[in-house]
Amino acid sequence: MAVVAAALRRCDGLWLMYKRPEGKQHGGLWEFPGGKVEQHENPRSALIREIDEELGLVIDEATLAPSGFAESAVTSAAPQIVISLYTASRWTGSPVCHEGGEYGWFTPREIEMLEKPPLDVVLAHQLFAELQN
Ligand SMILES: Nc1nc2c([nH]c(=O)n2[C@@H]2O[C@H](COP(=O)(O)OP(=O)(O)OP(=O)(O)O)[C@@H](O)[C@H]2O)c(=O)[nH]1
Repeated sequence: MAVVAAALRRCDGLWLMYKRPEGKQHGGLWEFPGGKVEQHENPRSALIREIDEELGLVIDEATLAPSGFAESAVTSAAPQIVISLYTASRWTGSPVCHEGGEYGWFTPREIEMLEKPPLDVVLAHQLFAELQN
């Protein structure tokens, strides 16, 4: 399953993380917001749709840049997923959690400390390591 996620960077340098609603897979954990790419959809438009549905933000597609990739372990019993992470620096609207859950703005150091699904640990590491270079 192909999943796309966004690392939204505010101009003050903080990043948005989304806490999944309880009851969903990985409920209560903090992730980069996004969701599954539907059939016949390209990854960038899937990401723009998901962020609008989930948070009511319309990302400026021109600012999307690929910045991370993670895949589930082949040995995992859970459905296999591949996540592509894109950074985004411009959007319209203010976040509202339309599908439950909550959001927050964090420093990279704070994101490191949040409880996250395993693939987000990898994505956060790639994102912030890349930014330091
Ligand atoms: N969106 C998102 N999903 C992630 C991340 N990391 C991670 O393991 N996942 C997993 O990837 C899958 C994507 O599911 P989702 O629930 O966000 O997607 P969706 O909105 O299209 O699903 P739904 O419409 O069935 O609720 C879930 O199993 C989720 O736990 C992440 O950073 N962002």
